[in-house]
This record gives sequence, C-alpha cells and structure tokens, in this order.
Amino acid sequence: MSGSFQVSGGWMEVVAGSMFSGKTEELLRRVRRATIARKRVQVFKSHLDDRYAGLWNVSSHDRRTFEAIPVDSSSQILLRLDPMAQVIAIDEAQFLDAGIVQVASSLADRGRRVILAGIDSDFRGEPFGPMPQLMAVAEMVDKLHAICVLCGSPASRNQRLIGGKPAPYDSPTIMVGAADSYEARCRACHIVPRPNEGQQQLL
Ligand SMILES: Nc1ncnc2c1ncn2[C@@H]1O[C@H](COP(=O)(O)OP(=O)(O)O)[C@@H](O)[C@H]1O
Ligand SMILES: Cc1cn([C@H]2C[C@H](O)[C@@H](COP(=O)(O)O)O2)c(=O)[nH]c1=O
Ligand SMILES: [Zn+2]
Repeated sequence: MSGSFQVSGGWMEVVAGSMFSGKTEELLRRVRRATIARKRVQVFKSHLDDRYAGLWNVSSHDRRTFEAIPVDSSSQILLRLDPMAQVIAIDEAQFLDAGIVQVASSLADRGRRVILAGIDSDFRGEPFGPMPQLMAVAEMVDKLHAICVLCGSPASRNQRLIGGKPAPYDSPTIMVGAADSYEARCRACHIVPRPNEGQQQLL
C-alpha cells in the first residue's frame, strides 16, 4: 500500500478515507511490519474511541487489536512519548486537536516515522478536524475506500443514520459509533444534510 520512497530521517504518513475503508487495518499492518523490522513502536489513539476492545487498545471493525495509549490531546502524545520510539502510530486522528499537526511534524523533523489514520470527512461530507492539514504536510497519503452498502461502488462518504434516517446537518460532528449509526456510501448514494433543512420544511 505504501510507496517505496526513502527519506533520510523521519517522515509522516497519513491513511485517510471513509469509515470501514480499512484505515485501522492498514495502520496495524504497518505497525506489525515495523515490529518485525525490530523498530521500537508506540501506538496512540484518541481517548474518545472506546469501541470494541476498550480504551487501551486500537481495534479494527474486524476486531484485530493492538495495545495503544489513549490521549485526550495532542500534547499528551509528547508527554507520554517513549524517547526511544522510532515509529509513532496514531489512530482516530480526526478526533485530535489542531496541535496534532505540529506534534506530528516535530516528531518527523526529529527523525521518527509518524503514521496517522483518520476519517477525512464527517457525516456531512465536510473535512474533519485536522485531517486536511495532516494530509497537506505528510510525505505520503493513502486514501482508502469502503464499499457502498447501497450500490457496491467504492465508498468515500459516511452516512450517519439516527433511527434509520439520515442525521440532520446540526447533528453533532463528533458521535462515536460504528455500524449501529453509520454506513459507508459512495458520493451518489450519500444523502447530504443541508443547513436549516428541517426549518425550511416548516416554512
Ligand atoms: N461497507 C464496508 N466496506 C468495506 N469493509 C467493510 C464494510 N463494512 C464493514 N467492513 C469491514 O470493516 C473492515 C475494515 O475495518 P477497519 O480497518 O477498522 O476500518 P476503518 O478503520 O477504516 O473504519 C473491512 O476489512 C471489512 O471486514
Ligand atoms: C462520519 C463520522 C464519524 N464519527 C466517528 C464514528 C467513529 O467512532 C469514528 C470513525 O471510526 P472508524 O475507525 O473510521 O470506523 O468517528 C464522528 O464522530 N463523526 C462523523 O461525522
Ligand atoms: Zn452507492
């Protein structure tokens, strides 16, 4: 999946895409390969992600897990950093604050390989948190796709469903969940909530 480029020192890799597109699986694949290469690896994740295997593990939707340190801010990564770590992996990066861009960049500047995974757009189809900035400054960006549950095309969008209906525009941006409240859809099948949609109907 990743390119064969070689850089001296450190660099940043971003694995982006919709939910269920395989981002966590890819992050864990890269972590496993770094471990086989006898690199010292440290995995972090947003503390908001407490699905599947609890707070101290990263877990894919298929329940593949790896021990991870939950952080509630990007500065906590530096506080919890293993000074000997050569590879730093961060899952659910969309949940982190804007400081993650500087934190990841400084880790790469100091010779570390930094791998970040996160959804690049929210349920509205709009850019999510620090993901655009992370993708801009990374040496390598992989955009993964799930399968649209409606038509089988490659899915780049996330449909949030509440009570089986598309969530309104003013639904909170952050709502942790999985297949209970989200499904992968392609651009054509994604129902984009519009601002004030409900009010317009009342007028
Ligand atoms: N609509 C879907 N399209 C593709 N994979 C899906 C879909 N729904 C569930 N999956 C499962 O989710 C897995 C990806 O899980 P994961 O790596 O945790 O995704 P992500 O981190 O991108 O949300 C796939 O390997 C597949 O088994
Ligand atoms: C679209 C969207 C998603 N979320 C949440 C839902 C999940 O907890 C994560 C994404 O997890 P995954 O590893 O990519 O499956 O983000 C959200 O809070 N807001 C949204 O708009
Ligand atoms: Zn579709």
